[in-house]
Order: sequence, then C-alpha cells, then structure tokens
Amino acid sequence: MFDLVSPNQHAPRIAVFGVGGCGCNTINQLSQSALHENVELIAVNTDAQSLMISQCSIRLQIGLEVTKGLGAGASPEKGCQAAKESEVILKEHIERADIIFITGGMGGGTGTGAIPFIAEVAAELNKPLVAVVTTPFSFEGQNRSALAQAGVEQLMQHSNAVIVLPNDKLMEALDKKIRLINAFFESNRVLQDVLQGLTTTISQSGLINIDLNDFIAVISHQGRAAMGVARQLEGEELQLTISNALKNPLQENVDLTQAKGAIVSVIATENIELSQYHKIGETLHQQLAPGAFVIIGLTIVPELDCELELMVIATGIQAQANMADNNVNTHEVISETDTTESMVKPRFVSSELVNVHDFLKQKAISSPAANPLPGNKGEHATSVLEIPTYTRRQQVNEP
Ligand SMILES: Nc1nc2c(ncn2[C@@H]2O[C@H](COP(=O)(O)OP(=O)(O)OP(=O)(O)O)[C@@H](O)[C@H]2O)c(=O)[nH]1
Repeated sequence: MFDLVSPNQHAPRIAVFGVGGCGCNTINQLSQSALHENVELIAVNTDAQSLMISQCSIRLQIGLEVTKGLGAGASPEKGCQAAKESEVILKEHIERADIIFITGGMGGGTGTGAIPFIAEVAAELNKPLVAVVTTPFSFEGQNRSALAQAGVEQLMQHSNAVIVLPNDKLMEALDKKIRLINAFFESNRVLQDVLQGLTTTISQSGLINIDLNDFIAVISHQGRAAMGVARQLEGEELQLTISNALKNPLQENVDLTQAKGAIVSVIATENIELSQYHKIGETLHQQLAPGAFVIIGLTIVPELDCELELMVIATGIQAQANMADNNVNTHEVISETDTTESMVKPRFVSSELVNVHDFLKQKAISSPAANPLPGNKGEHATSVLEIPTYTRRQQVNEP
C-alpha cells in the first residue's frame, strides 16, 4: 500500500520576519499577496501599537521589559537588547523554518539592532538567511544614515545574502512630486516583490526545479545580493531583457562583476530556442565574476503573453566602499570573460502554470512606467499601515 503524499510535504518551510516599523509594514503588504502555504509571515516589533494593527497571523512583541512596548527610540542598542530579551521565542520560530528571510528598515532602533541579532541566532542554528533591508532617505539626516551603515555591516557578518534598497533611490526613480506615503508604499512594494519572488522561487522548486539546496549553494556566498525581473516583449532583443533584469532602479548599485553566484528563473513558451537559453547563461557569465555558480531554471508556460520572463538573483557581491555613492557601476558593458570555466547548472521543467509566472506577469519592476503608482490613480487608499512608524509617532505628537 502507498500513502498519498501531499504535494507540499517536501516544500521547504520559509519564515519571513518583518522587523521594526518598516519590516512590519512590508510584511503587511506581503500578507495581501498570494503566497505559498509554506511561507510564514512573522511581524516582530518593540512597538505594541504597530503590532496591534498588523495583519500577520504571527506577531511577536520583543523586549517588553526594555522598551515597555514603546519602540526602541532610534537606539539600535535598545533594539538589540529587546531581541536578546525575547531570544527564546525568536529561536522557536527560527528553528521551525528551513530558510529565513528577514526584512526591515536600517536607521531606527528596532530593525537596526534586532535584525543583525536575529541573523546571528539563525547562523548559530545553521539556518540559511537572506536579508532585504532599506537605508534611510538623506533628508532623515546623517545620524540615521550612520546607524544604518553600521547595521548593514553588522548584518553582513551573519547573513548569507543582504539585499540593500536605499530609500533615496526611490526619489531618483519616482515622480519627484510623489507624496511621502506613496514613496514608502512603492518602496515596500519593491521589498514585497523581492520577497515574494524569492519565496516563490523556492516554494515552486518542484516545478521550476530550483530546489532549496541549489538556492542555499548560491546564497551561501556571503555579501550583498541583487535581484531583478524583466519581460521580453515581442520584437525586443533578448539582450535588452537580460540587461533590464540586471538593473533594478530602486536597488543600491552593486558591482555585478563581483557576483559569485546567481539563480535565474526563466519562464517561456514552448517556442523558446536552445540558442536563447544558452544566451541567457552566457550573458550572465559575462556579467558575473569568473567561475560564478549559476543555476538556471526553466518553466514552460504555453499561454505566456510575452516572449520570455526572467528573474535573476545574484549573490556574493562585496560591499561598495561608500554606501551613499549610488552613481557607480552600471552594467551595460559586457566583459569578454571566458565562460568555459564557469559552472552552469541548467534545469528543464515543463508545467502548466506557476505562481512565479503570475508574479512576474504582474510586476515587471524593471519598467517603472508599466507600474503607475496606485496612489497617483487614486486606487490606493492611504492607510495608517503605510505610514512609517516614526512618522506616525510624529503625527501623534503633533498638536
Ligand atoms: N521603505 C520604507 N522605509 C521605511 C518605512 N518605515 C520606515 N522606513 C525606513 O526605516 C528606517 C527605520 O524606521 P522604522 O522601521 O520605523 O524604525 P524601527 O526599526 O521600528 O526603530 P524604532 O522606531 O526606533 O523602534 C527609517 O529611518 C526609514 O528610512 C516604510 O514603510 N518603508
């Protein structure tokens, strides 16, 4: 006799921790998206008010003794103490997961102090961890920026991969007249895209055949990570699509030529040619460090409404000397790297429809014009959840 095996029985358990005001906002937005059932969203904060309005099923108030439920007051030390005070409960949730994603804003107290501590605990428990964090707008002042920089550096010591999205980059990419709340919303949407893309990539491992071990192999290169998605429309050059996927306008500039690994998810119709598939692998190898470990998954979606969709996660990138300098290293120039030494691990899988497809179809974040801001069209009702905690507090304190 055979027992029927549930299709999700072997899907890895993914925990997404949203830490501090920004982290909780992000996973609140994430909780509105279609996520795999093995993805658990965990809101973590010292601020009881923020947790009360969180829509996540798991809400952990940390550091009740240290912060009295009032936030860490922009003190990373307090944020770290709060996480230490609540280590047992945090550990319980870390232990239950196979892989951990953590997100939050660097520059305040809770996120900056607690995220590196949680990452350290995850490392002790041997759990792979990917962090997606923001750095403050310049108008928030030098102090927050310095706190953020120190926080990112600390985090990098304990994380497998750190994706840094500077809030300042938003201003460059978005309409200058955008309201602050919409800027945060848009930034959170990018965080949401990144997290949804990452979790979906692993959850759909049976379909696109990038399994957890592959993923871990790629993210185990410590350092910064970069992620991008792009679609190739009819008549467009594949090369352009690949370049678009490698530049996310809201992400900190990173030097991809240092990337030691990449996971590429290709979604195409049955008409995809071997030469196109090869071109993707070849271009990636030209753009990344020599010998980079590249895993390419392929999913066939017959009803795809474009030529091809790409999601690229590059890892193992060393930090820029100056985090504030965002105007260096665009990757238009393709170097003449010998690709024969590089390791490519192609995977072919055919399937009807996958969530990754839905995700990519809806997003196309490489083309901001394709994604008008919901707030600009009046589609997005401003909610208290989208107001950053520190702004919310200021509003409360204002007469
Ligand atoms: N993109 C984005 N950034 C945010 C948001 N909220 C806050 N931030 C950024 O994150 C930084 C830290 O803010 P919070 O997350 O509110 O701070 P915290 O970690 O809760 O720390 P404390 O309030 O001191 O306890 C800020 O300086 C902002 O740059 C948000 O919703 N979206």
